[in-house]
Amino acid sequence: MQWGPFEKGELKDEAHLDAIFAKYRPQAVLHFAAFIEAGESVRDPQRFYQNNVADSLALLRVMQLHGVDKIVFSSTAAVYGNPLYTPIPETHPFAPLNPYGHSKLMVERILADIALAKGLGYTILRYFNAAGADPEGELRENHQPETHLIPLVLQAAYGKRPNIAIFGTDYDTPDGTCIRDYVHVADLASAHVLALKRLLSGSRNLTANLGTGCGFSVREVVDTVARVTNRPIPVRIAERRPGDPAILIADPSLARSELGWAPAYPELEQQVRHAVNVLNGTRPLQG
Ligand SMILES: NC(=O)c1ccc[n+]([C@@H]2O[C@H](COP(=O)([O-])OP(=O)(O)OC[C@H]3O[C@@H](n4cnc5c(N)ncnc54)[C@H](O)[C@@H]3O)[C@@H](O)[C@H]2O)c1
Ligand SMILES: O=c1ccn([C@@H]2O[C@H](COP(=O)(O)OP(=O)(O)O[C@H]3O[C@H](CO)[C@H](O)[C@H](O)[C@H]3O)[C@@H](O)[C@H]2O)c(=O)[nH]1
Repeated sequence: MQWGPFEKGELKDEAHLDAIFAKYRPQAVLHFAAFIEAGESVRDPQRFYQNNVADSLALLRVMQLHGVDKIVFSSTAAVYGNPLYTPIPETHPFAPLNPYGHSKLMVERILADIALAKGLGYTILRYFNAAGADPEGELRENHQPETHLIPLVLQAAYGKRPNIAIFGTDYDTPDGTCIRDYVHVADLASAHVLALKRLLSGSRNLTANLGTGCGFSVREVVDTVARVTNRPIPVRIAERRPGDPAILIADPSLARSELGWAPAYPELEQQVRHAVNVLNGTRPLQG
C-alpha cells in the first residue's frame, strides 16, 4: 500500500488547517473526524456538539477560505434511531436516540444549507456497522476504550477479556439478540473513492446509506468468531444496552445506483477473518 502525507491536527485549530490547505491545495475533503461513542455522547453532550458540530464548522470555514467546495462526510445509521421498518432507505424519518446521532444529523443539515447558499458540493455517507480490517493486513481498528461488538468478541476469543456480554436476548428477532448490518471497512473506503470521483465530475449532491442489506445477530457474530478462530468464546447474558434498536439493516440501493458501489466483502465470516489476520499479525490467508 502506498500512503500519502500525514499531518496531525485538530479541526478547531484553524491556523493549522489553514497552513495545511495552503500547503496541499486540496480539491476536496473527506471528513471522518468525530467522537463516535454513543454512550459517552449521552454523558457529555456539550463535548460532542463542540467536537462534531462546531469543529466541523471550523473545517468548513477554512475550506471556504481556500475555495474548496467539495466534501464527503461520514454520517451514520444512528440518524434513523429506532427504525419504523427495515431495510432502511435514506427517506426513513430521522429520530436519533443520542447526541452522537443528533450531532451527525446537524452536520448533514449544515452541509445542505451551505450547498443551497454557496453551492457546496457534498456527499453524505451513512455507514451502518463498520467491520473487518485492511484485507492487505496492514491496518485495523483500535479504539480506546473499545465498545464495538466484533473486536470485543475477538478479545474474548483470545483471552484478553473473560467473556463477551450479550446485551439483551429478549429482542423481537429470531434468536432474541440485536441484528446489525456489518459493512467491511475496505468497502467503506471504496465507496469514498467512488463518491469523490463522482463529486469531482460535478454530479449532484447525494446522501446514501452504506450497508450490505444483510443483517447478523449478536449470537451469529459470536458463533462466526468462534468458527473463524476455532476457539470457544465464553458468553455472559447481560441487560439490554439503553438506546439499542433491535434491527438495523440498510437499504443500500441508492449507493449501488448512484455510486456504482457493490461491497466486495459482504460476508460476515470474511470480515471477521480479516480482523483476525490483522490482530494476529498474519498476512491474509484466504480472500
Ligand atoms: N465505526 C463505525 O461503525 C461507524 C459507523 C457509522 C459512522 N461512523 C463514522 O465514521 C467516522 C470514523 O469513525 P471511526 O470508527 O474510524 O472512529 P475513530 O474514533 O477510530 O476515528 C475518528 C478519528 O477522528 C479523530 N478526531 C475526532 N475529533 C477530531 C477533531 N475535532 N479534530 C481532529 N481529529 C479528530 C480521532 O482522534 C480519531 O482518530 C466517524 O465520523 C464516525 O462517526 C463510524
Ligand atoms: O459488548 C457488547 C457490545 C455490543 N453488543 C451488541 O452488539 C451490537 C452492535 O454494537 P456495536 O457497539 O458494535 O455497534 P452499534 O450498532 O451500537 O453502533 C455502531 O453503528 C452505529 C450505526 O449503525 C453507529 O454509527 C455507531 O457509531 C457505531 O458504533 C449491538 O446490538 C450491541 O448491543 C453486545 O451485545 N455486547
